[in-house]
Amino acid sequence: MQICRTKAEVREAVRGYRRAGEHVGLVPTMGYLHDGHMTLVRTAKAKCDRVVATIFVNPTQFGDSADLDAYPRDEARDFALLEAEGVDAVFCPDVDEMYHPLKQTTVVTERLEHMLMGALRPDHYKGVCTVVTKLFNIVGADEAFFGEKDYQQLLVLRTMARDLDIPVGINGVPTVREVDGLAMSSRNVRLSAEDRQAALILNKALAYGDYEASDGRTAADLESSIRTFIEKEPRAEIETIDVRDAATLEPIEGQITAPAVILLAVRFGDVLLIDQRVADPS
Ligand SMILES: Nc1ncnc2c1ncn2[C@@H]1O[C@H](COP(=O)(O)OP(=O)(O)OP(=O)(O)O)[C@@H](O)[C@H]1O
Ligand SMILES: CC(C)(CO)[C@@H](O)C(=O)[O-]
Ligand code: BAL
Repeated sequence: MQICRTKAEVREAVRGYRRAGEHVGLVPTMGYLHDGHMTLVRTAKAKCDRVVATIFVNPTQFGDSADLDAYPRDEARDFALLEAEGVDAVFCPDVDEMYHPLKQTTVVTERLEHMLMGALRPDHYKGVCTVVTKLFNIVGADEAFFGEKDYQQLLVLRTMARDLDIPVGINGVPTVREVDGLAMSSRNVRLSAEDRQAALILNKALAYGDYEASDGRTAADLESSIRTFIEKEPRAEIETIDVRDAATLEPIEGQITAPAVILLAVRFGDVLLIDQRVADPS
């Protein structure tokens, strides 16, 4: 596996793949890899001849510098995992390589940017869109792979690629869970043993919400029953619970009649966990 610290190195590697007529897949990550990331890699390998992974903890998508500083990192372990999975190249620039000191251009999806997680983390999606556009431009992949766990991010990036005619296929990959149902996340290592146990309420609440959605409920009513369900867990500090149109993330008027996504953002101690599930009322 080729380790590329600079844009020039990764561009050169991909140029070689393209000369051989190979189809190139991109898996962007912030590192501290787990089986969710490795599933993105395996999905990319199944669809593409070559896979480029990126590891970059992007400062422009963190409003809270404490969250940025606390973000777990282990580059050597990440490289070993990617190599074992047959990744061809990993792009892992530092912040100075990635961003020009006089940068003044950003990418914004106007409507999706400010709703839901965007309201909770102002400028977060601007940071994500800008860095992912840069990764698309630097690597020039045919396909890119993102997790459905970050559901709004996936929709934001699909919308951005569509609106800006970026020639890359955006592939969503279902959420990978621990055996007890907790969605895998790099942030899980920061949970205390008690909070790790308490966080199991999230997947249970999603299963409950999915079941209840098939009963002719309104979104507001469903949000309120899911809230009551999660409130039974005293360690859970609810940030947001939303039931939205799964295709657009717009609010649902009246009864749920089309696929709806249940989006949870819940704090355990100082760790904000997110999880989601699409409920199909039919
Ligand atoms: N459990 C998972 N299943 C499938 N994909 C995942 C999972 N967790 C993360 N991903 C995807 O991996 C990619 C990189 O995510 P990232 O490096 O931020 O990891 P993360 O575990 O989501 O971190 P955190 O939850 O701390 O933000 C994203 O596309 C994300 O949606
Ligand atoms: C897509 C991404 C790698 C951009 O920094 C990040 O938001 C993530 O890990 O989901
Ligand atoms: N996985 C989403 C990236 C973030 O939380 O900043």
